[in-house]
Amino acid sequence: MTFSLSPCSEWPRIWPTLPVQASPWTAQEGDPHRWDPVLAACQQTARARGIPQILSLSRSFSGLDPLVVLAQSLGSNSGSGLADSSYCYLAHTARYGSVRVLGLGALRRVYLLGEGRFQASRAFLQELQPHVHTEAVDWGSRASTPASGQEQERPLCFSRFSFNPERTYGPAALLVLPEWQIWQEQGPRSSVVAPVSKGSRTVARLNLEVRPESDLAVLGTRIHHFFAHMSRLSQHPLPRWELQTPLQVEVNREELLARIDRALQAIRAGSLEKVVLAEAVDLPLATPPPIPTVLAYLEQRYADCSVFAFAEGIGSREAWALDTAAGQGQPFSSPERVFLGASPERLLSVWQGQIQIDALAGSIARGETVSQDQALAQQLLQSPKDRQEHQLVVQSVGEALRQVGLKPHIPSQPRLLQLANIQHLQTLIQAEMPPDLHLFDLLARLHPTAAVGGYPKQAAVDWIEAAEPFDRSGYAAPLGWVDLQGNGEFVVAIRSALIRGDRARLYAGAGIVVDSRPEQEVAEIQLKLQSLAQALAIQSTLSVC
Ligand SMILES: C=C(O[C@@H]1C=C(C(=O)O)C=C[C@H]1O)C(=O)O
Repeated sequence: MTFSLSPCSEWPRIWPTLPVQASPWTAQEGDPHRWDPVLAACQQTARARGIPQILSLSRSFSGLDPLVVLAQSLGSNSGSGLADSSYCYLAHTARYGSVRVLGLGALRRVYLLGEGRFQASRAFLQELQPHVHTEAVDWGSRASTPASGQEQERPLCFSRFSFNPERTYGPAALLVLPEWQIWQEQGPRSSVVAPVSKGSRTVARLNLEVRPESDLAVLGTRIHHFFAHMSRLSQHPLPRWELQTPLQVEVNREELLARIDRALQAIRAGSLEKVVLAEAVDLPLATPPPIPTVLAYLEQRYADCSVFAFAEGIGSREAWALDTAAGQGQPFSSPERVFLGASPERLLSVWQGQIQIDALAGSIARGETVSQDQALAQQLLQSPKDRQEHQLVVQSVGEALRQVGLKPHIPSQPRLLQLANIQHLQTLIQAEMPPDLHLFDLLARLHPTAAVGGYPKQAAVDWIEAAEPFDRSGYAAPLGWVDLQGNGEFVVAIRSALIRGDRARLYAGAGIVVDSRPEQEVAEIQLKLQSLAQALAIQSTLSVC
């Protein structure tokens, strides 16, 4: 994908580039007793405070790929040492600098219900923070204080929300502090099919609970096994794939057209300016898709999107309780239940006091030839209907930021964002983050933006709730990670699918404004869904187990 009218070099890179500093696995690291002093200190704190502490140890590796770690963990039951099979993955590739993060297992996990979910998420982090102790164990010797500002030194919590806090199956929010965290940062553009380039740096992190009564020898051995395992995996190649012919996705045209018509009536009657309609399609798959390979494919095909996956593992009693309460036959925590996708829309990034938000709306197909593509791009940039649809998103984000006293910088014209299958209008909105505001406070204000809800916000959300014949669940909701200081990255989880074994539910939508043409909106939704179906038809050609 290219920014034909707005080169990506103009985009600010908010993540600092790190030098490659990986060391080989040394004999000294092979000694499990080397962890005794740090474990003992942590246990002393646990005893003094009467509460388990979390020790978070990191080490850098060259050539270690997060998707290799994921593929290996999913493919083997032997000796990963993880207590549960949940995982979270978020990769930004070309557009924001390449950062790919994987969390495996759940050392702490919280499910939240209802309207107060963002505040409760903030409270969860604040409660956790004083009990997490970080140690960088790189370069053969231990550095007891992590260098500040190096993001790989930070343990992250992964989080996903439902679109609607009340009317949803499953939790309104889920936060996970993983047991394992793999952070990889690369130079600007890279192919994830090729082996990880020399310029990449990966930091593997182990989060470990140290209780007043823990057996420190057992914990020392676990640490040793983790880093030795990572060292072995850094030699593995990435999954490769073969494209299979996907099933044809069939939307319920008549129902969708009727819904668009009702939306247009509401807009003409003046109760709404914009509403985003979505469709969910259930698709049987030939085989359960190889998730790490699907993610690798999505990263390559949609290099300017954020590729994500969130899988709730087995073993959570809260999840069971929620399932039972919702009257669902299947456990919510079924290991096959994976929510994944490739979203072009970054909802919120907060890094060292800087806020970045993508306003994205207004779409047109890609052309078959260069000249046709350019003609379509011009048509989109000059389309009053798409400009209005886009402007409402910019306006709603601007209003949300001003409501909390921020002064957003908003460019006067949108740019063109060209993805492999579609092109959009896009505006990057920036602001400074005041110290008393938390990322979750902003998410509460922003979600849902007019890109996935509508305008005015509450009227659109109510209209969707009354009209949409399915639960959006995590579709079009915030998904991302946050560190204990409140820096983080969240995307809007659109163009997504919920997979359970060999069944998938695919979600996509389109914004409706007064000049929308119903047939075109249906075609746009169909195109987005078909692209997802293609990704799920991937077959692995190389096993990494
Ligand atoms: C709602 C979705 O996308 C949104 C709708 C768009 C549009 O209608 O032009 C464009 C980008 C997103 O704001 C989706 O892809 O599911």
